[in-house]
Amino acid sequence: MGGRRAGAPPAPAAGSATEARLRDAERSENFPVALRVLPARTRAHLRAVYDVVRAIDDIGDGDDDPGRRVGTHPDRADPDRTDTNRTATNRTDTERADRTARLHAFCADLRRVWDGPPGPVDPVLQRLVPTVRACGLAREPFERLVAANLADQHVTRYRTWDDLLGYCVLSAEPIGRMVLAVFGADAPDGSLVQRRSDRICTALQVLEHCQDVAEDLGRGRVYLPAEDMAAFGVTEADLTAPHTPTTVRALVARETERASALLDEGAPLLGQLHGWARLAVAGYLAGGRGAADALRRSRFDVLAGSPRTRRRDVAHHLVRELARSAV
Ligand SMILES: CC(C)=CCC/C(C)=C/CC/C(C)=C/COP(=O)(O)OP(=O)(O)O
Repeated sequence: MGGRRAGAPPAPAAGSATEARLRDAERSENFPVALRVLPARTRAHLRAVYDVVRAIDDIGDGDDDPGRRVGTHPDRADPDRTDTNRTATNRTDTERADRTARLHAFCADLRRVWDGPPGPVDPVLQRLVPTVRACGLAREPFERLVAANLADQHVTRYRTWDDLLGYCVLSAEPIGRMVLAVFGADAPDGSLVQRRSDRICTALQVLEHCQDVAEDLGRGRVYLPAEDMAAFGVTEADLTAPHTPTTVRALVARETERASALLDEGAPLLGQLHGWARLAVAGYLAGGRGAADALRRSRFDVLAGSPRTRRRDVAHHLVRELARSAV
């Protein structure tokens, strides 16, 4: 952990609609900016990174422009829609093409953070510039997130567990790499530090998928691998049931245990980190443990609503993980 974190990014314009939306999203996610105990400068860098990650996700989801969002699952389609299926398909195709074009445009602007001058045009990317300079952030993890969101435009199902892990390489692992860089952790390519971080990030992503089965389905996405669904006798129609069928519970339990095993594999990372980095990563790990607790406590009843992680569970795991890593 060096003193490389000079030059914190300027705070975004307070009170703007974009700022309000970002802070609102921040409260409902597991990205690490909520760690209020961190030094202000570290928090500012994490927030600068988070805002770019969120911007990429929002473009990918069409959430940056609420007027353009559609639910693509036929069982949850807007009942007031009067357009024919054909028109709806065309509209969805148009929106997908639009999101794809905007992701490419954002990626071109993103590259200016490293390649400029001229620097980026988007204010969110302008705020990333000092963080990239101060923390030596690489471009590649951000590009992987863009690639994940580009894939989201045409991939909504995963055949196997390995296919899902492949998606997490693009969508989750980069976040750990960025966080490690913000903390100045020594994490060269292929290192144990990096591999353990990847495991934790993948686990967090899978646990989020488990908690949000119903919500994701409403967005036309199924992250439970098709092969596993077949093995547990689960069909997509089962995922629309008001009460979670036993077969679905068993499948979600299975994926939760897989994710917990990934957390176990990643946990020794704490022993390789120091200071604020160790505390922050213990927090993410504890968040994952708390999410697994929530799923178990609900007896994997994920269709009634997303089982919510309890703060007290996270606090309990935080203390435990820190104590464990100290011995
Ligand atoms: C060093 C280390 C191990 C750091 C951990 C960093 C961290 C919090 C990774 C989370 C990965 C993840 C679940 C991404 C998607 O989250 P999202 O809430 O953006 O998901 P969404 O795209 O579905 O909204």
